[in-house]
Amino acid sequence: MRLSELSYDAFTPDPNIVGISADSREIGPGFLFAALPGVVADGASFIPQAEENGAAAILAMPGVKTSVPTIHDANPRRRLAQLAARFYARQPEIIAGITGTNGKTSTALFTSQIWARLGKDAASLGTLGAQSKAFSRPLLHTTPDPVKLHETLDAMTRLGVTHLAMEVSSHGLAQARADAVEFSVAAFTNITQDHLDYHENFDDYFSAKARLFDTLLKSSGTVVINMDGEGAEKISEIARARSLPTVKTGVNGRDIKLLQCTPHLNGLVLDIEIRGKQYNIDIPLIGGFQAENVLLAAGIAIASGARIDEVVPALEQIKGARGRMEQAAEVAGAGIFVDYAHTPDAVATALQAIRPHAERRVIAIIGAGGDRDKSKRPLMGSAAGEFADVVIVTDDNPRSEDPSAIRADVIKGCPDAQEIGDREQAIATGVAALKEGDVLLIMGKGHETGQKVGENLLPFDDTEVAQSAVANRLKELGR
Ligand SMILES: CC(=O)N[C@H]1[C@@H](OP(=O)(O)OP(=O)(O)OC[C@H]2O[C@@H](n3ccc(=O)[nH]c3=O)[C@H](O)[C@@H]2O)O[C@H](CO)[C@@H](O)[C@@H]1O[C@H](C)C(=O)N[C@@H](C)C(=O)N[C@H](CCC(=O)O)C(=O)O
Ligand SMILES: Nc1ncnc2c1ncn2[C@@H]1O[C@H](COP(=O)(O)OP(=O)(O)OP(=O)(O)O)[C@@H](O)[C@H]1O
Ligand SMILES: N[C@H](CCC[C@H](N)C(=O)O)C(=O)O
Ligand SMILES: [Mg+2]
Repeated sequence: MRLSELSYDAFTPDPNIVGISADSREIGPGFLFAALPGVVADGASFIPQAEENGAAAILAMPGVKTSVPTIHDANPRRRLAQLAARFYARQPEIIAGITGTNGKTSTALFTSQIWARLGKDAASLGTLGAQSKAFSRPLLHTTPDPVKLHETLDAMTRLGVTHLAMEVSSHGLAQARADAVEFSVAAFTNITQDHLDYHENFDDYFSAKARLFDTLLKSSGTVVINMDGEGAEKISEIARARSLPTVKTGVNGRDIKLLQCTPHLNGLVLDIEIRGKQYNIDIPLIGGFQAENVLLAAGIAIASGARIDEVVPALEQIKGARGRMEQAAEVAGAGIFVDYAHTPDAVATALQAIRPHAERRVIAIIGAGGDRDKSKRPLMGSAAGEFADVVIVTDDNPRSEDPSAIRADVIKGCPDAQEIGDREQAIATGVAALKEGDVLLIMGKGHETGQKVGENLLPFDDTEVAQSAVANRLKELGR
C-alpha cells in the first residue's frame, strides 16, 4: 500500500509500504517505522538504525529529522493505531471491549462462549491470547501493540470471526494501543487499586479506563456496566453525558438484576431478573464473584443483539478460565485451588469466595510481582491476613527486584505469615499442612507457566506443582 493511501496525506516520493513496526529491530526494506517516545527510551533515537534496515517511511513527533518520507504527528501513538488499522483492513463486525481491574479475562471468555452457543463465530482476545474455534495465538500483552492487534483482528476476521470480546488494559488505553478498534460495546467490571507504578495516581488510572467509554466506543455503541463494581456510577455518568444506551447488571443492576447467589460445592445458583422476568440458573463456576462476570457477559451478548431467551440457557454451560478458582487437586479431604488474584481486592474477593468451600481452615499462598505497583503489596498481605486462617508468603515473578524485599513488603500487611521464598517449597508446605475440611488457595499465577526471575523465565505451573506435591504426600503415606 502506498504511503499516501495509508496516511491520507500526499507524499513525493510515495513509497510502497510493506510492513509497520514501532521497533527498529523489526524493520526491513519497505517498512514504516513508528518512532514513539517511551518510558525507557525515545524511539526517535532509533531512526538511524531503522533507516539503515531499509525503512521506507517514518512516523514521528513534529520536528524530528529523518532522511525518508515522514508523517509528523503530535500524537504518534494514536496515529500508529490508525495506520495499523488501515494497513490490516478487517475487523470483526462486533467488537466488545472489556475493561476494569479484575474480571476482564473471565468476562471476555464467558462472552465468547455465550456467542458460540448462539451459533456465532466468536473469539476472545486478552491475557490468555487470541482464541476462537479456528484460531489460536498467544499474545505478549493483554492488549497488544496496535500492529500486532490489527494483524490479529485481520487474521481472525479472514477466518470468519464475526464477534470478538476483547480485554482492554489500562496500559493499552493509556498507550492508545486500541485507538482504532471499532468498539460497538464497551463493558466495565470494576476499578480498585493496581498499576500505580505506571499511572501517576488513582484518578489517572480511572481516566485511562474511562477512555474506552468516553473516547473509543462508537457513538452508536452500548455501555454495559457491572453495577456492583467500584466505579460503576462514574462510568454511568460518562454514558449519560454521551447519551449512550446502557445495560446495567448485578445486585444493583437494572436490566439484568441478581436477586440471589447461592454457592454450592460445584458452582453457583443464581436467581436473576431480566426485564421483569425471573430465571433460576445453575452455573458450574466456583466463586460468588463469578456471578458479576457471568451477568456482565450476558449483558454484552444482549447489547450486541442476542435474544434473552437464548442467552439465559447458554449461561449454564459456561466454563471457567484456566487458573481462575480452578480446582487443581484434592488430598486428605481438602481441596486445592489455583487462582489469579494479584490485586488487594482480588485477594480479598477470592479468599471470601472460597470460604464456603472450607469446613475448616482456609490456607492462602500469596506473593506479589516485581517491577509492578509496590504500594499494593502490603494491601494484598493484609487482605490475605484478614480473610485466610493461615498465610504463606512466597515469590511471584520477582523480575528485576530482590525477592526478599518484595516478600517483606507483603508481610508488612500480614506479620503472622510464614515466609517461604521458593514457590515450590511454599506449595509443598501448604499441601503438607492440609487436614480434612481445609482448603488451600494458591494465588497470583493462575494460568501462568513460568516464574520470571531477572531476565529468565523459569518453567513453573502452580497446578502441576500442587499436583506433584499431592503425589509426594500420598507416596509418603504409602498410598
Ligand atoms: C509500561 C509499558 O506498558 N511499556 C510498554 C511500552 O514500552 P515503552 O513505550 O515505554 O517503550 P520503550 O522501551 O521506552 O521504547 C520506546 C520505543 O522505542 C522502541 N525501540 C526500543 C529499542 C530498540 O532497540 N529499538 C526501538 O525501536 C520501542 O519499540 C518503543 O516503541 O511499549 C513496549 C512495546 O510495545 C511494550 O513492550 C512495553 O511493555 C512492557 C514490557 C510491559 O511490561 N507492559 C505491561 C506492564 C503491560 O502492558 N501490561 C498490560 C496489562 C496490565 C494488566 O491489566 O494487568 C497489558 O496490556 O499487557
Ligand atoms: N468481578 C470480580 N471482582 C473481584 N475480583 C475478581 C472478579 N473477577 C475476577 N476476580 C479476581 O481477579 C482474578 C483475575 O481475574 P481475570 O483474569 O478475569 O481478571 P483480569 O482483569 O483479566 O486480570 P489482568 O489485569 O491480569 O488481565 C481472579 O482470579 C479473581 O481472583
Ligand atoms: N497483568 C498483570 C499480571 C500479574 C500477575 C502476577 N503473577 C505478577 O507477576 O504480578 C501484570 O502484568 O501486572
Ligand atoms: Mg486479563
